[in-house]
Amino acid sequence: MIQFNQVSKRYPGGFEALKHLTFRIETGELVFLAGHSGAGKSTLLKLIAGIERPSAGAVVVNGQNLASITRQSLPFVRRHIGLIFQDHKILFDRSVFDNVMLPLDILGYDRRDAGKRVRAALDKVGLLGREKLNPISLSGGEQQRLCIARAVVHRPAILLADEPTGNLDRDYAHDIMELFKSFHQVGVTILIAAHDESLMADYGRRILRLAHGQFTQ
Ligand SMILES: Nc1ncnc2c1ncn2[C@@H]1O[C@H](COP(=O)(O)OP(=O)(O)OP(=O)(O)O)[C@@H](O)[C@H]1O
Repeated sequence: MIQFNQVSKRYPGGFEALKHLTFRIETGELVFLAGHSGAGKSTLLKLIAGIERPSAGAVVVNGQNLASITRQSLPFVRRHIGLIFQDHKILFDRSVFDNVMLPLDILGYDRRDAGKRVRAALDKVGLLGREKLNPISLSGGEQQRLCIARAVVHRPAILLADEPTGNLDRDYAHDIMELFKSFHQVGVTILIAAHDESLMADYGRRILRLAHGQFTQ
């Protein structure tokens, strides 16, 4: 469960990116987050992931108020979260396989068990045959699949995706959405941020709409 109670975020320099947001996402829900460029979508996702802290209000993720937990406890919260960033953050100095292995290395998984998980995640996104390649040789859509594999390899309970279909054509975007649906079907809580609402309309899910840091209808 994700709950925001009167959450505001003011960045150093004074800009208020989010203003008094209150909402709740139930465990296992798939929800969209819409809004213009600069509306505050990425900021909201970063608050859930504990990458940014709220300036006011409570951000509660799986029963823990992130505003009050210690820096040392944050890794335990992040263990349950998978993140797909807008700018991919792919490492081009290593293979597709090693990119997906990275979160498991950080979390201290046993290497053999981790290898099985990496292959399972790559299989899920249709990239198993490409595990030895450098990601530079993947298409944009395949790179996005790589990011999804890396985000789900540790089987998080919550998946946060920032513009996951941003640069993809419509057919490919639908394929990516089908992947998210398959994670949703096995109980993962999913929040997908995008500025383009046309794709969201096809999925009949709840849409949270942000404009200038506040919810609109
Ligand atoms: N680290 C930061 N320091 C100062 N201002 C920031 C910072 N990060 C974001 N902002 C500002 O906060 C506002 C919201 O940014 P955010 O990235 O959350 O919006 P967004 O809806 O995700 O937009 P986009 O779709 O373009 O990524 C913007 O005006 C942005 O310039």
